[in-house]
Amino acid sequence: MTPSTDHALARALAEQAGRALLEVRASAASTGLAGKDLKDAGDARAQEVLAVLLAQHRPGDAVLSEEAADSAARLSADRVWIIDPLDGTREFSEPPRDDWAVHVALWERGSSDDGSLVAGAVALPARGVTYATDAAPVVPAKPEGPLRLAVSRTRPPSFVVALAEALGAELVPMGSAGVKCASVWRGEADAYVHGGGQYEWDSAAPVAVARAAGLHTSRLDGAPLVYNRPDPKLPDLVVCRPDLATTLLTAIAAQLEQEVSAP
Ligand SMILES: Nc1ncnc2c1ncn2[C@@H]1O[C@H](COP(=O)(O)O)[C@@H](OP(=O)(O)O)[C@H]1O
Ligand SMILES: [Mg+2]
Repeated sequence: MTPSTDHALARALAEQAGRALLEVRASAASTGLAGKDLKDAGDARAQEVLAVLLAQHRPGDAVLSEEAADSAARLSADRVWIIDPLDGTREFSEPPRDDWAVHVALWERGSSDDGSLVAGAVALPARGVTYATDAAPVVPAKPEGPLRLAVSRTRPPSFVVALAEALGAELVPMGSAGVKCASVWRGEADAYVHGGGQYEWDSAAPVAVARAAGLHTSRLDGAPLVYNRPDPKLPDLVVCRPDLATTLLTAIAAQLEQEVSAP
């Protein structure tokens, strides 16, 4: 059965790739597949599932995937699926870690703008949950206590320790951009701050869901996140509670300023 909307299709695709990834992990446990081989097996299997389903359900749409050759055709296409078949590949290869995700987003060209993300889904298969733009998450109220900043556990931005100090915040390291965005809409962190490198597929689906949930999303300097650019590098982002955005962006600007002026 074909899902009736792009939102529902994004959700179904992310869930199906997630099930395939759980199977890869389960069979790895019995075959001894580990490390880079397990990462490669996961990337390849999830890419295969998503490619087959997109070709079946949306044959006219273009695709930008971390795991497939890029094509200039997407730059003139009206609709482009931006997918990360396995985000948090490192954590996927470290069972029983559960901080990895499947990202499926749809970018659509507007009649008068640069285009925007119009649907998205983030599956967290090892946690048995999928978030999508068809049922935007409801962000709980911030609990008492210091701000919590979700950051990469392996490649946090250079300035985050100083940023946390300046804000009196705690750092919450975890894998996967999708999982970190989910930690914000689940109320487990107040912001996700990243800098130093990333690609459109790392953030497109999480940003689509975060926006649907009413969260602030931008580059570190507050500029908008723009997708389906010729160069898919999109090296930094901030996702946070909307009432925190001005404070956080001001504090980040101060840190970046210090980095620039440091000898
Ligand atoms: N400095 C950097 N350069 C390039 N990609 C980066 C990066 N830091 C994080 N990423 C990518 O962003 C995703 C989330 O990273 P992290 O878990 O460290 O927060 C990962 O995607 P993949 O797992 O799809 O490769 C990772 O490769
Ligand atoms: Mg990724």
